[in-house]
Amino acid sequence: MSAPDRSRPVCVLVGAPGSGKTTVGRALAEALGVEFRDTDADIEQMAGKPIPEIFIDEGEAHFRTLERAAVAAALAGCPGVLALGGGAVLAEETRAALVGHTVVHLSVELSDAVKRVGLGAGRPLLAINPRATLKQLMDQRRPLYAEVATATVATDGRTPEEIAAEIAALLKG
Ligand SMILES: Nc1ncnc2c1ncn2[C@@H]1O[C@H](COP(=O)(O)OP(=O)(O)OP(=O)(O)O)[C@@H](O)[C@H]1O
Ligand SMILES: O=C(O)C1=C[C@@H](O)[C@@H](O)[C@H](O)C1
Ligand SMILES: [Mg+2]
Repeated sequence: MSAPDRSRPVCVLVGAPGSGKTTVGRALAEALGVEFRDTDADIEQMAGKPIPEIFIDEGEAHFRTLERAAVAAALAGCPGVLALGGGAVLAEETRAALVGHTVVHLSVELSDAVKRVGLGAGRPLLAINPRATLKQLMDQRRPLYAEVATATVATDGRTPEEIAAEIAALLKG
């Protein structure tokens, strides 16, 4: 059996805000016994402040610049499960960098996504009118998640553990 490649993620998770990338990613990493990394957390560490503060102080464009760099670094240096921010796939550079990786799109319908993000706390783009904004984001991004994904796993009405188990089975082939 060949040794696992320590320089690339075993799985990259993409999907809309509230699809469960962070929650399922943690459960999957634990099930596989590998590290979990989340580019949103990397960006906060890099910037030294929470994401909402980056949006307030420097704006979304600056956040997206930090995000492109965080994704590139994580793709080259995370041997475990990697969760991307919900909007990371907006960058053409990031979509290109994902080619050749195992990328799982966690799909979610609007009704479950709205319930999960609630009033959008900690998610600056959803601070106003979360339901309408989420619908708009999801409509815009659905084709982008599909473009980068090597597999899609539905999350509606399922627990994070069930979803993580399905992904673990997929990864085993
Ligand atoms: N399958 C699920 N069923 C029920 N609740 C879930 C499920 N997955 C995640 N949640 C809950 O939904 C909320 C959002 O989940 P999470 O933060 O993992 O989403 P995300 O995809 O990482 O979002 P973001 O793009 O904003 O980082 C959390 O409160 C989490 O506990
Ligand atoms: O959907 C988005 O554009 C975002 C999702 C979050 O994961 C964070 O990356 C940030 O709040 C932006
Ligand atoms: Mg997350």
